[in-house]
Amino acid sequence: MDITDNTTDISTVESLRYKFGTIKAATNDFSDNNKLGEGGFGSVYKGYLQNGQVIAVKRLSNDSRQGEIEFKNEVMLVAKLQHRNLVRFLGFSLEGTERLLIYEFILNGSLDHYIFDPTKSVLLDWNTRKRIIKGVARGLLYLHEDSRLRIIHRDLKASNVLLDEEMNPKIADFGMARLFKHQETEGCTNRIVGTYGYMPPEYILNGQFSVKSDVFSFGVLLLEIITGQKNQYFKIKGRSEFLLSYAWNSWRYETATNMIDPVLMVESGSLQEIMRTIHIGLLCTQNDIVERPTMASVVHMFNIPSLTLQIPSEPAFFIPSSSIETNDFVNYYQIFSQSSVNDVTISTLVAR
Ligand SMILES: Nc1ncnc2c1ncn2[C@@H]1O[C@H](COP(=O)(O)OP(=O)(O)OP(=O)(O)O)[C@@H](O)[C@H]1O
Repeated sequence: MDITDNTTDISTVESLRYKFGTIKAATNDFSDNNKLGEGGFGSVYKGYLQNGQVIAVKRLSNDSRQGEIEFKNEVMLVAKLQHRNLVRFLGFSLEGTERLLIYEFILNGSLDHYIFDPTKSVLLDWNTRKRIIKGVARGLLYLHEDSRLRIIHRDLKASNVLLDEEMNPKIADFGMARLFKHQETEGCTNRIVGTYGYMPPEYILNGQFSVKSDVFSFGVLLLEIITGQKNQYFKIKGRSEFLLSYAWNSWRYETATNMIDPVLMVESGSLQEIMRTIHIGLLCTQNDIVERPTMASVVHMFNIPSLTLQIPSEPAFFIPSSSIETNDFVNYYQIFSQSSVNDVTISTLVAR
């Protein structure tokens, strides 16, 4: 579907247009002091509008491989989506080669800055992490089923979950989302967009994506939030492990309590919730797409703690310990050690 055909949408989008000069002034000419960070498509700046509103501006780099259509997709999609667990899109600027996306400023930045940081992770106790997990699940469910459009995020990860002043989560970065009408839930692409470690095998190998790709990424995120470990090769007790293999082995051998981030200092009552969350994470990361639950089921599982959960089957990328340090392991390691790809062709990936 070519969304630019819709004239109503175009006028909606035009009403969100900001002058480049306004944003330039708001960000102090994109000064380094205002820079919040840098992603795959360019830098993000904090800005202050004249009406006092604080904004975050994504300035797409000139050499960004994101084309005009992708830029417009982001504008169109984000403008239509409103949910308390999504970052609010305020507008855009498109002048010459300059492309800017303007969002509400989210005070506490991204989740990865907390869960993977030994000092800051203590700020997220179990109740806060639980609230973040449930909020992300609701935001994703909205994208998949509740909004008028069916959106597959395709790049859900800890750095795309922002935290507001009360540590409520807001999903960011819809630039790579694809627009689907209801019923058209699956697609195939020859371009990979996303971040290794969060992408399911069917997407990496065949370019096949669906709402279940986001479910996979959500499962990885759950396990990261509980362990405080990134889904990549890491050393634990002198052994090389990947998060999914580690989680699966721990689950099978009933040692899953060992994988809980020590800073969570499990209080009585919460251990059961944490174990259930690991269980849900394993269901979401199953190799078999059909076996992975929908986000509606996941939200249901969180809302009804008495609901019996299915036994998970082996996760994708499960690496038996015999493969560790062998060629298989090296190949997986090469894939996972790339943090963000944003836009590579499958042929590039296979060639690696
Ligand atoms: N609306 C916002 N409010 C506050 N901080 C933000 C906002 N949007 C982005 N940031 C910050 O800017 C930084 C860069 O964001 P960006 O989305 O470009 O990068 P990323 O998610 O790390 O990478 P990628 O492009 O691969 O998604 C992040 O660290 C994030 O904390």
